[in-house]
Amino acid sequence: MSNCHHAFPETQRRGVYRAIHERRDVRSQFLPDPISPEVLERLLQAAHHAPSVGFMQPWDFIVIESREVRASILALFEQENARAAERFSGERQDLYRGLKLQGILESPLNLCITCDRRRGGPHVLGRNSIMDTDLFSTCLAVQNLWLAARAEGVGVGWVSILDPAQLSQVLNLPEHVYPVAYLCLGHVSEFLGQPELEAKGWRSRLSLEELMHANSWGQPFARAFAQGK
Ligand SMILES: Cc1cc2c(cc1C)N(C[C@H](O)[C@H](O)[C@H](O)COP(=O)(O)O)c1[nH]c(=O)[nH]c(=O)c1N2
Repeated sequence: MSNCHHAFPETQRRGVYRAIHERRDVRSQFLPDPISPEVLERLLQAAHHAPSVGFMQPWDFIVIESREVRASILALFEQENARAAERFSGERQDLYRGLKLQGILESPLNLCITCDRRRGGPHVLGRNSIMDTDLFSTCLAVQNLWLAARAEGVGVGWVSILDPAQLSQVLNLPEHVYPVAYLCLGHVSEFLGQPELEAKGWRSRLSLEELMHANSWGQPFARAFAQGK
């Protein structure tokens, strides 16, 4: 029971944490069933309610259903993925080549969330020192959509093994619009209990304790906390 009267009721709080902990990056479990327009609208509204620097709302949503366009993007992925595999060697390369890293055609819908770097004019409140805050804002829209999708039972997979210039060309993006996230969306046969990369032995979750620092970099938080610093 929370002692803060602004907190959500217990069951709703659990729902928020459940979406966070059970959200997955989906590549292998997509079903072909379409996403209803109502669900898609709710997901896009969730994305559109993300925080943004100076309330810039720099995002646009390109909904891609065309199999032809998706096939073009898959070709871009294949090209980049072959190059990516070359960065690893030996067993690691074999493992990499065995990973499924996109569900572009298996998912019924692809979505590109872009960032219009000119939106709001040349002076956006809060975007004077760190110019990439527009990109950061767009990532938050992605995360909002990803969490809402989990609550709706819809899987999302982020495909970043794409050359942004080539992707922009296929999607006909103007020069000032950057393709932040290329996403695959669809209903799923299951949500895995852990990241697929972890299940396949690529990498495990780090422990939170190792990542917490007290006051400055390198001062382990747990020890400093125990010593009352
Ligand atoms: C910016 C960015 C870019 C990518 C990803 C994520 C993010 C945040 N992820 C998904 C990533 O592998 C996944 O989030 C982690 O492995 C953790 O798994 P869960 O998301 O918790 O299931 C991802 N996955 C994939 O199969 N192909 C890809 O190209 C990418 N690219």
